[in-house]
Amino acid sequence: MRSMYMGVTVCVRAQGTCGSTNLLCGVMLQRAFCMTAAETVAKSERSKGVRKRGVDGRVRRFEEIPHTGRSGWINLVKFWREGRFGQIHKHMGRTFSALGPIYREHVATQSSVNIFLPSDIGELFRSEGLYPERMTVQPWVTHREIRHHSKGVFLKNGEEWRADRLLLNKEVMMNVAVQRFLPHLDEVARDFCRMLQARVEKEGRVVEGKQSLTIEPSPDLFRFGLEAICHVLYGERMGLFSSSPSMESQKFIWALKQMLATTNPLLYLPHRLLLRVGAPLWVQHASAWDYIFSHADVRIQRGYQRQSSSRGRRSEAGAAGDRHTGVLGQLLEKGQLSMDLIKANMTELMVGGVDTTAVPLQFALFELARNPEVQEKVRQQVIESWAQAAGDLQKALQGVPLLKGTVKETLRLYPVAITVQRRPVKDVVLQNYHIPAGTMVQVCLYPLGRSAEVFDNPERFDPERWCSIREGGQRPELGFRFMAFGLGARQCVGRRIAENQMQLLLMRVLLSFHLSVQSSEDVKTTFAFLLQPETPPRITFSRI
Ligand code: HEM
Repeated sequence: MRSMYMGVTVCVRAQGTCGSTNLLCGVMLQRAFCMTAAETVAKSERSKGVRKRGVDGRVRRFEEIPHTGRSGWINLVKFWREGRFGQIHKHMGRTFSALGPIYREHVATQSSVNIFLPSDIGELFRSEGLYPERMTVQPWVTHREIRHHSKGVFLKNGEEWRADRLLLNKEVMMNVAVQRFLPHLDEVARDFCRMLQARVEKEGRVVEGKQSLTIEPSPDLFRFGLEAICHVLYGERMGLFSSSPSMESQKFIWALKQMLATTNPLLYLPHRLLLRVGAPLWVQHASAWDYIFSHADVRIQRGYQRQSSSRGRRSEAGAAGDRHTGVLGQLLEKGQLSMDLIKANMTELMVGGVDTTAVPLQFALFELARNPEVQEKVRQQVIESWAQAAGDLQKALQGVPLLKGTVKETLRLYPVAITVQRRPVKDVVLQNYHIPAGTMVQVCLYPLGRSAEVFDNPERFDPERWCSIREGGQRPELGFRFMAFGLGARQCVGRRIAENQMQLLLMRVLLSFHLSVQSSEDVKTTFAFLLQPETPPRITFSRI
């Protein structure tokens, strides 16, 4: 069932091309300027996707934007009672269906204007200014303050942010950096596949003539994420694919999960008060961060010592050392960031670099598994490109637009960060409402990715939609449709690492295994600071 309301069609469930049609969409609702909850809308104004000017042709006032209830605290109680925090991505979809393509929401102390249409996204990003500003994750800032740690690019703003960011871009975003880390990512992807092959051989059984194993790949993918990011950032292998991975790494993965899970409630609660009274929620959050920082500290100290000793050797021998020292080595070598700032930024890169790739990889494997025709098409392209590239990784990746489309399609349906936020630096008009400079505006990625106004057959997992090879199927005039990494100067600084890491892993997996699932039912999703499966999907890996 798909709900059409006011020209806004937002499907809040996806299905594969072979799955049953259980699309759950928003509710048909009536006119309303104000509502107390998305599901209980009384009235709303009928309009098309783009709101028309008011009757007198004027731009409407900010206060006239439909909203979900004036009291932030009443809304907080409702969110809590109805378990909406874990389903906030779907709540957004339902609210757009109910109120139209723009609404205001006030929960506890957080207020935002929410949008999802590409035309509005374009308008917003044209007003982000030289120092784009996101919503601040206040509990993280408080942790830095009480422990006297510096902030990295994720938490900084203004000129300070830009200075760090330009230096980091050189090490992780630019082409020369990509060329540097690509072989290291591939080495980890190859080892992951070898580990999986060995497991399939040992624990699997023959099904339809192929050695097969059905597993939940989630824990292995988290290990892959950590192994890959450590190799890129620190030039260190962690040995996570061995039969006895270190406790330290397992604990790091656990600390990341704990930190992310406790962030969500702390965003809405008075966390400074919780800190003062030593509430368990705050204690868990802070101790998870402490572990994450100490993990980074050990690696940075080691990297620093390695760098110093190799500098000594180099000056003795007069030769350049060619050992891979990772992003850390590059930053230390250049010496443009202080040790404190290196530590802050390396820690943030580590935090940004594990779950964000491990989770979409689960979804990507699941979607490929439940869409066998898509899987086969992507595999054929991978086989051809791999053969032609003759070991040149960059060439191999350039020849697989369908694989790139697979990653984009996965992030369209399962955007790991469900919103991108900006405070415009000048007044803007969105949907004919006046938005004053400095207002927090959120682009809601889950409703965007599942909107029939923006994507043809949004429920279909269709990597080809992103490829120029199939012309006419999409509407090229619509920019601002792929927003999973944000946009502009402040977009995800780990984007190149993440894209290449995911593409290389999928490439290696498709070359070695057929993927299948027993049930093509949708995977239920939950939001705990990142969008993730409620229960990690089980996938059958069959040797090719
Ligand atoms: C599929 C994987 C990933 C997704 C979908 C993702 C998504 C995002 C998004 C939406 C933002 C906010 C961008 C904006 O405001 O415009 C962001 C920022 C950031 N991401 Fe990622 N990310 C991913 C992987 C990574 C990785 C692998 C790293 C580290 C290596 C990383 C580190 C960061 C950092 C440090 C920022 C803050 C950048 C700044 O404010 O300048 N992310 N990411």
